[in-house]
Amino acid sequence: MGEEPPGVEPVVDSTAADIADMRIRGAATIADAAAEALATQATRSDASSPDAFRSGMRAAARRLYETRPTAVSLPNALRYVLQGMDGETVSELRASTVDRAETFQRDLERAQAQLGEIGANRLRDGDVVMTHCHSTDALSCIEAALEAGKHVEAIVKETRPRKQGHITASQLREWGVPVTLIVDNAARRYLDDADHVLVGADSIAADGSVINKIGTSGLAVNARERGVPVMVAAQTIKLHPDTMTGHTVAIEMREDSEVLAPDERTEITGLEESEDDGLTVENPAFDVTPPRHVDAIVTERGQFPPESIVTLMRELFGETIGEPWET
Ligand SMILES: O=P(O)(O)OC[C@H]1O[C@H](OP(=O)(O)O)[C@H](O)[C@@H]1O
Repeated sequence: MGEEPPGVEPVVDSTAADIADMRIRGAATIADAAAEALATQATRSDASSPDAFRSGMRAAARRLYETRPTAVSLPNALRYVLQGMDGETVSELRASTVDRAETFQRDLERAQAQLGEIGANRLRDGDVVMTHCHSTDALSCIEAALEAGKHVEAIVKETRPRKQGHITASQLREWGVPVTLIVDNAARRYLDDADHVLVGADSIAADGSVINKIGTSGLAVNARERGVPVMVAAQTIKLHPDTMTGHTVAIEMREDSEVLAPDERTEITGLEESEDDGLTVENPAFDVTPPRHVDAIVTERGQFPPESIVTLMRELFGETIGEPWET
């Protein structure tokens, strides 16, 4: 854990560290944790003036923002909470901020449940769904289908390097869904047994591109070739407003040790870790799936063809916005 900036509560720093190290992960879960951390910052702040309170909140938002760059749910959450910070006194500011964070968390949960109902309508009784990584939005669609009495089976991709497919498999087994776990490279072979590819998203760009866990784009290309529809489950908090003005989404590059353990590295190169061994490991956490490979983006506001998502983005965000703390 680093030293927190002045005015920032230690819990904000520890939440930020947990997000950066992926002890807290998944775009919606990250947003929820960030809102919670801002609420705690507001509650515990010992600021003696409204200005000091506001500046502590902004510093906290910045600390949380600087953890992982790709999932836009994080800055969208921070912006939403800070925009609700209102009042003339510290206690008014505190109450309004906590209230706003709670509203955000409630809405997030509600949106996921609504999205699940909509996504479940695409799933028929007896369908087989292929998943990639672990997405609570995607799982919400399966949960709603199960609640509607449909039988659903799943082919779950392991999802290297961190194998979040195991979390998906565990959740599905808890719900009694028959699961076939496969390595990522087996996806094309098993697409012939699948009725849907169902994934989540970390960000959706204005042109309908889907930014999600590395491997999604290859899966979508193969699914298109095999005639399997690709469904993306993404609450509107995953819509990336900056992409309306031409900005691109930063793709997070993570530690190479997630791909190759130090002893494996030594085994390959015959050299100690500290030596210049000439071996480069690249570990991008996400990739971009173009809209032409996506059949539907399912949100709590309904399902959209990817090309029309920009209409919803304009409605929700307007045309331009600044950094989360520039509210
Ligand atoms: O918001 P929910 O649907 O839970 O997850 C959305 C996406 O967040 C995850 O990223 P990471 O594991 O944090 O790198 C995955 O890419 C997943 O598809």
